Amino acid sequence: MATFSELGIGELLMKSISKMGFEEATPIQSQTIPIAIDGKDVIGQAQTGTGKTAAFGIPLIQKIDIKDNNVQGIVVAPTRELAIQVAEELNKIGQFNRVSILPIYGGQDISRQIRSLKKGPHIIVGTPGRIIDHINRKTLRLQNVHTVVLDEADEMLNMGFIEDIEAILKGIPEERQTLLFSATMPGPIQRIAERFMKDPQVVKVKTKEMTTPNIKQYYVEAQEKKKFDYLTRLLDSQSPDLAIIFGRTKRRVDELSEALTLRGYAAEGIHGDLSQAKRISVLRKFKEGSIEVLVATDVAARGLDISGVTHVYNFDIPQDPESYVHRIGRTGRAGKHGMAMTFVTPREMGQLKNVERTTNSKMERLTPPTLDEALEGQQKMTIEKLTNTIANENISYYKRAAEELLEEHDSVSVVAAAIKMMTKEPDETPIKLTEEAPMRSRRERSDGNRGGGNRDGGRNRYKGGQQQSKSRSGQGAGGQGGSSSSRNRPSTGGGKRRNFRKTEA
Ligand SMILES: Nc1ncnc2c1ncn2[C@@H]1O[C@H](COP(=O)(O)OP(=O)(O)OP(=O)(O)O)[C@@H](O)[C@H]1O
Ligand SMILES: [Mg+2]
Repeated sequence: MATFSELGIGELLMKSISKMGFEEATPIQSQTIPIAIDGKDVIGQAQTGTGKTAAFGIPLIQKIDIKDNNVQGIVVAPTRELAIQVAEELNKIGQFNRVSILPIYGGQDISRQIRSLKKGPHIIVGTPGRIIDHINRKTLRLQNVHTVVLDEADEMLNMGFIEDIEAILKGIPEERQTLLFSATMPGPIQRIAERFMKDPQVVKVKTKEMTTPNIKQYYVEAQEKKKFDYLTRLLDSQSPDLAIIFGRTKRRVDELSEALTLRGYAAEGIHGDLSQAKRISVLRKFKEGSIEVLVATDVAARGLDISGVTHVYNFDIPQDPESYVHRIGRTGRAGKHGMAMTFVTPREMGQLKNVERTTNSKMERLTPPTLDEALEGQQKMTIEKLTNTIANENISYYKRAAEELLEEHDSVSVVAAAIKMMTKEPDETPIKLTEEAPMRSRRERSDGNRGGGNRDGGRNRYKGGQQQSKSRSGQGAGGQGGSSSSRNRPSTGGGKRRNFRKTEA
C-alpha cells in the first residue's frame, strides 16, 4: 500500500482523491500511476474491483490542458452503462481541475451529443460504435488526442470488436499515449494489444488467483430442470442485499426475470435488446434497492461498480473463464466481501474445471438448500426485522392493539401469525424456462458488437416462443433488506476491508 502523495499527482487531483474518500492507493494504482504520468504506454492488469478506473483516470486528467478546447483524451468502454459509469468517476476525479468529460454512447439522441461535442469537452468516454459514428460525421475530431484508454481492453480487442478499435486508433496521432486496463489479459490478446502500443510497460498485480480472495466461490451441480427451484431456495436461504443473476441469452434473461417476479421477488432484467432508457432505469432501480435482483446477460459482466451487491449467481455457466472472472467480480469490490454461486449441469462439469484451471481458483461444492432450509432462512430474516424494530423503533402506538389481541389469543399464536405474515414462504408457482442450446465458445462467434456497446452474452439469436404462465402471482416482494444472516452467508458488506480503506466523503 502506498499513499497517493508519493505518486507524482498534482495538488488539485490530490484534493479530489481525498474528497472521494480514497486513503491509500491500491497496488494497481501505485504501480501504474507514476509510469503513466511519465507518459509511457501501459498494459495494466489487476483483479476486479481494485480501482483500475482511477489508475488510468488520474494520469489522464493530470495531462489535460484545460485551456485547450479540443478533445485530448478518449476512453473506450465495451458497454454503454460502463461508459456512463467511467465518465462519472472521471468527473469526480477531475472535479477541481475543471476538466470537462462527455459520455457518448449508442441509444442516446445523436443530435444532443453533437451539441455537447460542440461545447469542447476535454475527454470523451464512449462505446466503439458511437465513437466511430461521430468520427464519420466529423463531429468528433481526433487530431489533438494525446491519450487513449481502452477499459476492458481484452474484451474490446476480442474478435468482433477489434475492427472498431482499429478504426478509432487509426485516426489518432501516432505520438499518443495508449493505456489498456482489464482484470483479464489472455496472452493472444496482449500480443494484439502490443501492436497498437509503443514499448508498453506491462503491469500485472501479482496474485495467485485471477479472482479476488474477497469472493467466496461455490458451484451447485444440478440438472437443467432443477436449476430454477434451487436458485429460488438459495435466494431465500442466503437473502442477499442485492444479487445479480447471469443468464446466457437475452431470452433467458427475460424468462428468468419474469419467473422470479411470479415467485415474488423484486427482479428485473437487463440486456442489449432493451431500449437505452429502460436499461438505465433498471440499473438505477437496482442501485437504489427498489429491485433486489438484477437478471443480466454479459452486458452487465464487465466493469460495473454497484455497491451493495453481495451475491452473484451464474444461472448458466459462463462462456469462458474470463467471463466468469468479470461476472463474479460484480461483488467483493473495494475490499468488501461477496459470494458467487455457479450452476453447472453434469455435462458441463468439464467447463467448470476449465474455469478453475484458468483462474487458478477453486469453487466449493454447495448442496442446494431444501425447502425447509429456504423457509428457515426467510424466517430468520423476519425475526431479525422484528428484533430490530423492537430495539430501534417507537412501537408504543401499537401496544394497545397488541394487548387487545392478547386478550383473545395466546401470545405464541399471535407472534407466530405475525412471523408468518412477514415471511416470504417458498413458492412453487409453475414457471416457464426454455431450455438453452448447448453452449458455444465465444471465440467461435462471428457477429461482433456493432452499434455501440450492446455487448451481450450468447449470440444465439432465438426466435423462441412467447412464454406465458397463468399461475397466481407471488406473494409480496419479501421485503428483504438490511442486514441478515443465514447459514451460507459470509460476512458480506461493511466491516472488513482487506485491500484498502475508504472513508465516507
Ligand atoms: N484507492 C482507493 N481507495 C478506496 N476505494 C477505491 C480506491 N480506488 C478505487 N476505489 C473504489 O473502488 C471501487 C472499484 O473501482 P473500479 O470500478 O475502478 O474497479 P476496477 O478495478 O476497474 O474493477 P473491474 O475490473 O470490475 O472493472 C470503486 O467504487 C472505486 O471508487
Ligand atoms: Mg473497471
